[in-house]
Amino acid sequence: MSAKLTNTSVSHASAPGQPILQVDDLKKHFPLRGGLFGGVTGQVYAVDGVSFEIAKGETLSLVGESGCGKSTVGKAVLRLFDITAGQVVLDGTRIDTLPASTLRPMRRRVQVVFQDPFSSLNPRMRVKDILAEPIRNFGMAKDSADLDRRLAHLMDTVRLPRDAINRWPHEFSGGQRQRIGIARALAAEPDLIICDEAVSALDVSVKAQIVNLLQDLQKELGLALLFISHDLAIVEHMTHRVAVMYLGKIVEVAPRRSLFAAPKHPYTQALLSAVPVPQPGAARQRIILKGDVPSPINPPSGCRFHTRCPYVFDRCRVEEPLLKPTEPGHTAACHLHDLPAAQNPLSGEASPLH
Ligand SMILES: Nc1ncnc2c1ncn2[C@@H]1O[C@H](COP(=O)(O)OP(=O)(O)OP(=O)(O)O)[C@@H](O)[C@H]1O
Repeated sequence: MSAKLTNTSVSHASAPGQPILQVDDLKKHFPLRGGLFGGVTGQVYAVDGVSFEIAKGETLSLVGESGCGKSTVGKAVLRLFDITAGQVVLDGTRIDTLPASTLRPMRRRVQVVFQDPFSSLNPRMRVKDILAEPIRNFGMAKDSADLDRRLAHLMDTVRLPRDAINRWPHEFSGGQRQRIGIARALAAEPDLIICDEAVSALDVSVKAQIVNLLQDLQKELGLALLFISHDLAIVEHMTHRVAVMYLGKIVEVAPRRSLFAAPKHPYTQALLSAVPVPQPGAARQRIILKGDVPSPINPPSGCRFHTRCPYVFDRCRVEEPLLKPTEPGHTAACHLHDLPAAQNPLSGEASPLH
């Protein structure tokens, strides 16, 4: 599919290899109701022109502060609501326009792991029934012996003891519950799993175990992951590429190493500046952004980040920057990159580490 030329997507955030998911100029605006008669008084521009691709077997992390639209992108891909504009294409099939009656195969192929394993597992169902539900719903098992074989295999896959399958969710720790959540997602044999803050609620050591499990599963099963997270320290260790969102837009996309070594958007720089550096003695220069994230009901003109950007100049206030390549595979939406290198504070080859 060719990338449409839109104000925010000069090029797609291209994934190497065959894409399993293509999102093209996605918009989701929620009506804002108020007044005496509860009429529509405005719009929440939650996602406002987002384009990206995920290759088969790839992890793309979607990062940004709370409220920037990450979960809304995930929900749009899951078809949990109708989108306002744009396209969502799964393995060559446009899914945002599919009638509800024909959504079933797509629902099997895209699964989700939510943040909170305590509330996302039905406390009144044994693990066995939680895992059997998607297998039955999607008609995956030939007979009851096949169902049992699949259940045992799922427990092995997420490294839980097989005999735990008859237990209830409350009998497990947070990390174990998240393993059950992952097993439930895997039961449908998906091509893509959306992990929406899937490790955010877990303790640090458990986080690392679940991230390692996801990475192992990705290699073993060739899964693609859309990893939604506000935690860049986690993302740094597990992703192939990163897309940074700010106020409903993607402002930068890059391979992991390139993004963490040399971010090309001032917002990404600020986010990274708060991430601890593993090397002893090294530190990133802390950048404290002024003010709060503006409201998505009335986003700033021009570049949405201009009200908080330390490098703002006149053009930023009136003209929206396009997402353009700064080097192979790395794109950023920032007018600074149109300036001569000597005037661009982000052009240096130097790492932000000092
Ligand atoms: N159903 C809804 N109706 C109205 N506004 C909504 C709805 N869902 C989300 N929003 C708004 O859309 C914006 C983006 O929300 P979203 O949950 O996608 O952000 P996020 O980056 O995932 O943040 P968080 O991690 O806090 O969930 C927010 O301003 C949110 O309040």
